[in-house]
Amino acid sequence: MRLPPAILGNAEEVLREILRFMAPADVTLSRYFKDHPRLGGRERGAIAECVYSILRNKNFYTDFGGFGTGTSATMRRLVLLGMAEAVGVESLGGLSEDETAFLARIQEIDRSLLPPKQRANLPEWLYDKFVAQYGEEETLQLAAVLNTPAPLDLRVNTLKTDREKVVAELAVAPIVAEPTPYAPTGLRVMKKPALQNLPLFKEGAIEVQDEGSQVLAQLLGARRGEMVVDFCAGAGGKTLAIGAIMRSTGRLYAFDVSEKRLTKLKPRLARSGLSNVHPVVIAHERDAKVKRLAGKIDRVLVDAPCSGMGTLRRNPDVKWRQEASGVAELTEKQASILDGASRLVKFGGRLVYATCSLLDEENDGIAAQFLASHPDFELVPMHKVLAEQRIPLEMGDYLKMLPHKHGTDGFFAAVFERKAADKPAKPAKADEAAEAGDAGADAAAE
Ligand SMILES: C[S@@+](CC[C@H](N)C(=O)[O-])C[C@H]1O[C@@H](n2cnc3c(N)ncnc32)[C@H](O)[C@@H]1O
Repeated sequence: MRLPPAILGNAEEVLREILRFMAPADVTLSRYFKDHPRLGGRERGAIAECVYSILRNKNFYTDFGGFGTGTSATMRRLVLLGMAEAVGVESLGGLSEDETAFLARIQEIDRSLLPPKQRANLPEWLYDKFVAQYGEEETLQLAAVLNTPAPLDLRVNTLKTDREKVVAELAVAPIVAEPTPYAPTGLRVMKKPALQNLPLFKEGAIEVQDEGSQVLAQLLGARRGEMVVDFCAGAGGKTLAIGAIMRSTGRLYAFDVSEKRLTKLKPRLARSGLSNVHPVVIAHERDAKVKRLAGKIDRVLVDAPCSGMGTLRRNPDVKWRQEASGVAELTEKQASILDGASRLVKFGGRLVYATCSLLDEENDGIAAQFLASHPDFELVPMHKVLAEQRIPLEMGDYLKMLPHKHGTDGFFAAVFERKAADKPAKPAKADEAAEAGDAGADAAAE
């Protein structure tokens, strides 16, 4: 069935706003749909896919669409190209003869014959960084995958159920889900069904989480009864996974500077059935709430704010919103957060530094700098950690999950251990530390 021609106008309207790059594309889209309640589910899906397709292919479309910028004819043509890619030309109604001919002309272009830079559909600064790091051939493989939509990955909450039961229950919906190769409680769904109304989702048996993110949570190796900090918890994707690994025992602090993000964790927490998670808003990485726990924590995860270049399959606008100078600023922040968080780790404890970036300067660079300036920490080679966690991935010193190799978003992780002191500090039991130091932190979280 053809889509109503009017949705091309809707797509133009929202695209105009998104291309100002003042806010994340998904936020602008949600607000637009809220303001236009008459748009049905199919129309919304088509508009969103159209916008994402334009963001993925912007260089190609603007180089070959034969237009300048800013005019309404330009927006119309961009939307035609995006819609044709997203839903197919045959689903579009109300096109003029010229427009149909324009689409046919663009579709005839064999993109594999284009120069590499044009084929990659990346901003020049990012293309150059990728080529310097991965070489041209691998950059093109990486870019091709980054410019396609991601599958939907789920994490099964083992406090409530197991993977086999979820597969069977999803099949009734009917939703086909397959076990992910690396994350032991992950499932991959190739289509994008609405999950929010499924009992499995409402009851907290499943959460949406990329397989790579699930692997990161596992690298922390958290155990029952331990004191653990998720230093940059955000809306708690990894917090929830770590809490389940700890079987809802011990104490798991979810720190973040963003109250708004931590607020989003709360309904997820309620669904999950976890009772060991304590969200705490901190002002910065040297906050007194952090200092009070210095040297008392068994395991600390730093899922640092980063350029997000590993998530371009889901957030294609990020590549146009980020700049090389922004990445340089981020590296300073990353080093400072890692240093602040490292003070929490007790002797013999574990520190994991992670990003969803594909850029060495945010990854290996930060890890090397940390090791050089923190002689009380040593690197635990990633192959050792993966063997310990029984994750069938081959890595060297660091974890580098790559979309074109592993089918996940791009992720990096380095694992450090604080060397044991000659005189180890008295181990802090979860409850003792809670009473002694962090009552204020809990109060701030409420
Ligand atoms: C990559 S996101 C975290 C995603 C989250 N761990 C998850 O799995 O869903 C990085 C987070 O770091 C937070 N952040 C930024 N600066 C921080 C700081 N100085 N201390 C703690 N968190 C910080 C941001 O608010 C953001 O939520």
